[in-house]
Amino acid sequence: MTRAQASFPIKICGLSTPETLEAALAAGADMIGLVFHPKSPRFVMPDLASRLAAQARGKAEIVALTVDIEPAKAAELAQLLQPDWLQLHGSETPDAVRAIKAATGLPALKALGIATAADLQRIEPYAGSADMILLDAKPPKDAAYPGGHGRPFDWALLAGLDPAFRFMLSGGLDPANVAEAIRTARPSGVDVSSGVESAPGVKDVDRIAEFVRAARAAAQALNDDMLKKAGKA
Ligand SMILES: O=C(O)c1ccccc1NCC(=O)[C@H](O)[C@H](O)COP(=O)(O)O
Repeated sequence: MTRAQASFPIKICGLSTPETLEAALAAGADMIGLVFHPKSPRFVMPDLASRLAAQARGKAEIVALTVDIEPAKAAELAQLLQPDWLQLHGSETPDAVRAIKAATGLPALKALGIATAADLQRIEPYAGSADMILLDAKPPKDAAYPGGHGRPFDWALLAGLDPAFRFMLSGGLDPANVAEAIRTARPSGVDVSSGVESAPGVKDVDRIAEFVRAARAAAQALNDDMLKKAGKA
C-alpha cells in the first residue's frame, strides 16, 4: 500500500516549475502530478519532468498523468520518470488499465468524468483494475484536452456511494470550496490544478499552501466526525 492509499492524499496536479513544486512539498502535499499530454498548458517535457521528479522523490508520490497512452509508451515513461503512480485521464477501458499496469508495474489512478447519477455506474467495472478512482468533472464539449478545466460537478451526487469505497475527488476545487466539497462528497483524498493557478498552467505558491491547509483541516474534521458517529471519540 502506498502512502496515498493509506491516508487522505492531497494531490497538486500540473506542476511545471521547481518553485511551485517546492511550494507543494513544503505545504505537505502527498502527491504531485506531472502532465504528459502535449495539448495541455501544463505539459512538461521529459527532461524537465525528470528533474521535477528527482526533486519530489521521497517527499511526495509522483504521478505521471497520461491520456489514452499505449502500454509500450507507458513502459518507456515509467522507465524514464520512475513515478509512483500513473494517472489515466482518457477513455481507458478496464482492460486497457490492466494492460498499462502489466507493462509498467505501476498502480493506476483512473479518472472518470461525472455529470449525472448515471455516470456513477461507470465506477464498478474498474474494481478489479484501477488501484484508485478519481472522480472528476467532465470537460467542456469542445475542450482541447480532457481535464484540468476548473469545473466542479454536483458533489451531492456522491453522497450515496458506499462509505467503504475509497476515491479521490477533483474538478474545480480551490482553497475556498474544498472544505465544503469534502463535507459533501466525503472523498478519501482530493486533487486540484486550476484552483491553485493564477492563469492556465501558472501555479500560485500562496494558493497551493492555502489549498493544502484547508483540505487538511476539512479531512481531519471529517475523520473526527466519523469516529464520533462510530462511538470511538
Ligand atoms: O491539467 C491538464 O492540463 C490535464 C490535461 C489532460 C488531462 C487531464 C488534465 N488534468 C487533470 C487534473 O489536473 C486533475 O486531475 C483534475 O482534473 C483537476 O483539475 P482542475 O479542475 O483544474 O482542478
